[in-house]
Amino acid sequence: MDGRFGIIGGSGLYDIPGLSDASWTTVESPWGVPSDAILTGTLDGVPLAFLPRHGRGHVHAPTTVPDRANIDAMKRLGVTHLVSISACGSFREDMAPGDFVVVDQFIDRTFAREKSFFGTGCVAHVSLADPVCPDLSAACVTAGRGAGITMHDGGTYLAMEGPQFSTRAESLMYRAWGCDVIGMTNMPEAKLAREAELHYASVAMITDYDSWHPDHGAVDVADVIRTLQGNGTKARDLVVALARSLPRRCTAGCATALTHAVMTSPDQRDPALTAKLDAVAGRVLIPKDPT
Ligand SMILES: CSC[C@H]1O[C@H](OP(=O)(O)O)[C@H](O)[C@@H]1O
Ligand SMILES: Nc1ncnc2[nH]cnc12
Repeated sequence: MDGRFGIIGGSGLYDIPGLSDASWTTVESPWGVPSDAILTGTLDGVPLAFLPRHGRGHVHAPTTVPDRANIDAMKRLGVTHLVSISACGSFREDMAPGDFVVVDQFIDRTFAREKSFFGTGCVAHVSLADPVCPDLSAACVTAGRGAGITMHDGGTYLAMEGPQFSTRAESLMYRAWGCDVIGMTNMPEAKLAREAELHYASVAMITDYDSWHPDHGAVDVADVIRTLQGNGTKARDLVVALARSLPRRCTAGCATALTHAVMTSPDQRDPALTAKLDAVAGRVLIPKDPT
């Protein structure tokens, strides 16, 4: 492939064993310190970068995951295709613990996080109508099915602030809204990946029925961890299959999301913010040398 395959691994996924030339690399970012060092190497000849979202040993809570630093660091390592792997609860009887959902929509109910690389001095608005890369998502579905995993093609992910799980009333409300799964981390990650012009897909591994289900009581971490232990092996199988079948640059325009997004005129841009945006938005902000 051209570019590099990136993975952000969620709860229960802190390493990718079996990479060739594997090493943990510390990446500096002007957006802060990423969740951890990034594991780089190759898988079947495909260059890969893996970042544990909560850090090895699960240090970061959902609210304190440094999403901007994480996305910026992946981009600095040359990542073009980023797959997010997360644990989630299910709002649907037919999406059962152990199944995976390749998410295609989000409802963002988080409220205590930095959600954009842009702001005063360099304002930009990207489209999020279709928040994931269709080609990379399709490849995730195919790879997962090839690895024998029950894959659901599409679903709406409710991103909540946490760290507590939902009340029963919230759970019933999200279900009535038509949400399919719930987690605490895919927002603002997906928004930032779009701003960084990455092909982004989200694979959500179902660990529980949240708290709406009359036969399943309330979610608790012991249940989640039990299901995650099975999911970890499946997630690695999916990654191996996916590395062999990564799509090229998609036709949906993920890699050119910023082309018409920046509003601030060049003479009004804040030089300090523009400098911080070098990796994320250098393609549109840094004039090309004509020579
Ligand atoms: C361990 S249950 C709650 C925790 O798990 C999920 O994390 P991630 O999305 O990184 O897999 C969920 O969003 C919560 O952060
Ligand atoms: N029910 C749930 N709610 C929020 N995040 C989760 N992660 C795993 N299960 C979850």
